[in-house]
Amino acid sequence: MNIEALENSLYELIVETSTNLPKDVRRAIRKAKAQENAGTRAAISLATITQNIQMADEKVSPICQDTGLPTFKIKTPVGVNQLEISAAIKRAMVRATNDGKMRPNSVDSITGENSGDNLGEGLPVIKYEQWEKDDIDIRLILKGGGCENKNIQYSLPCELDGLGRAGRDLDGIRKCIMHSVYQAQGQGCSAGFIGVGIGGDRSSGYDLAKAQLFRSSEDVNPNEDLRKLEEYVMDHANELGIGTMGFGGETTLLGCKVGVMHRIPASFFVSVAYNCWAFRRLGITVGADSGEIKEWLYQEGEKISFDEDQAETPDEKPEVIRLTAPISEEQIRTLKVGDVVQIDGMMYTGRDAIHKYLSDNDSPVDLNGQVIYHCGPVMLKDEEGNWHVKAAGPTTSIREEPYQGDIMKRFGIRAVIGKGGMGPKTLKALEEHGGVYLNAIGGAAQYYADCIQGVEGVDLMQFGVPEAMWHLRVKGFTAVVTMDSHGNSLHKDVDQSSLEKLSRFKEKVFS
Ligand SMILES: O=C(O)C[C@H](O)C(=O)O
Ligand code: SF4
Repeated sequence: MNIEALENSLYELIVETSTNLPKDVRRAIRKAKAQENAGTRAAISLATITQNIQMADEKVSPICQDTGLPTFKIKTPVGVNQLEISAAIKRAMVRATNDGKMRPNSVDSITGENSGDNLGEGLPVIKYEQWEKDDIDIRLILKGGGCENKNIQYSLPCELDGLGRAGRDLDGIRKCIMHSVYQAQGQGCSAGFIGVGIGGDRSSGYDLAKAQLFRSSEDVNPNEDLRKLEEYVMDHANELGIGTMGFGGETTLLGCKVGVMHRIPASFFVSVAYNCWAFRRLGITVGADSGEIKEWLYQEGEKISFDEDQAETPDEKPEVIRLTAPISEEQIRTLKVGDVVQIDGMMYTGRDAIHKYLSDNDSPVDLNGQVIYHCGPVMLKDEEGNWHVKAAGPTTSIREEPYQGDIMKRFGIRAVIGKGGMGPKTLKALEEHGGVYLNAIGGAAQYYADCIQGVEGVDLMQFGVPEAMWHLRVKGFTAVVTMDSHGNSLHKDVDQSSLEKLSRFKEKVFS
């Protein structure tokens, strides 16, 4: 086999997967966008998403800064050396990381040290099968952390919020799937795609669920029961009203694929793999001798370019409130849920490691009146040693719930930007201290990178690139107030209303 050609093919697969959303996914997003009424929060968010998809494609830059846990599924003809393929994957991965197409995303689970090149114990995940064909089939999924955290596994029978008893039958499975969409809310960057695995044990069930994400989102399930189930979920999940980013809206789910396997008598698992709208999975067939790409997979049919969408957005833009840090308490208290703000000036990134650090240590910079951005960017250093932002969307904020309120009070922080919202502890602190939570559009990493005019410094680099505190100068960084200093939270409201809607699906549908 021509290993050099194979490495180049793999490099192309990685870069394309990270930067160019597959055609079936684009079509699903286009359809969702057409269903929202112009001017609503959902429509504006979807316009940002489609603009971001277009920007990533044009700049060949990551669609989302979280380039995920890379998982390769490979089928080889009998006799092909799989060790050579794995070694080529690793070399291609290091190259893609050095080129800023992948964020260094592999972290030692015990020490927290980032390997810097996306390699590490067990990573990337590479799974092989043999087949009778002559070519090699290589598929890659880059599944980010926020949506991975919203995966859920049910052990039947069980009791579900809003739906009551889910029994060991098709109707119980239906209830689990509906519940899985509800429990994800906007935190996995809805609207999402779900893969469902029925049966197996805890690990093979999840594997089966994830395998469904490798199906085309437009295929039809050959199993009649599962086809009906998929259609039912697609027809009804959107009635939950969770909408894009959990802001409320018409589209909550973009795809549902269900697979089944046998189980043992005592176990009955329903496993659900949730994937964000930034559904990055592609595939290639490669000549077993040439190592060259023969065909791209998931690329049938029309490729939707979101070019024209960029032109549409200006009219839809609502009135915005401009903010420049340092922000006063008085200014913050005038903001209310639903306001759209645009930030100019400085913001500081801080995610898991920084929040833990700040809860026990002093801040390296004065954060009084400042804005914290829950973000782990993709950064590249040029030859002069200057840093450039390659991708910089928000991360899921709820992980900082134990720390956020205390840190805001202690350092005088007035605003935090993230996605998916925060809980009661933070809401209370916002009210007491005078702070706001601003929701940015998850996954819109190019759109936000474009607002960043410069990197003015960095602290705590020992935590690795995604976890360091980056000092970013921004212009026109847009976000929506979803939690204010008067005790209001859009996230709490959408959670409550979607739970009520979920309970409408309590009655038996499948017998
Ligand atoms: O790690 C990140 O940058 C984001 C993560 O994928 C998330 O959704 O929270
Ligand atoms: S930030 Fe959102 S879009 Fe990006 S990987 Fe996480 S869940 Fe997906």
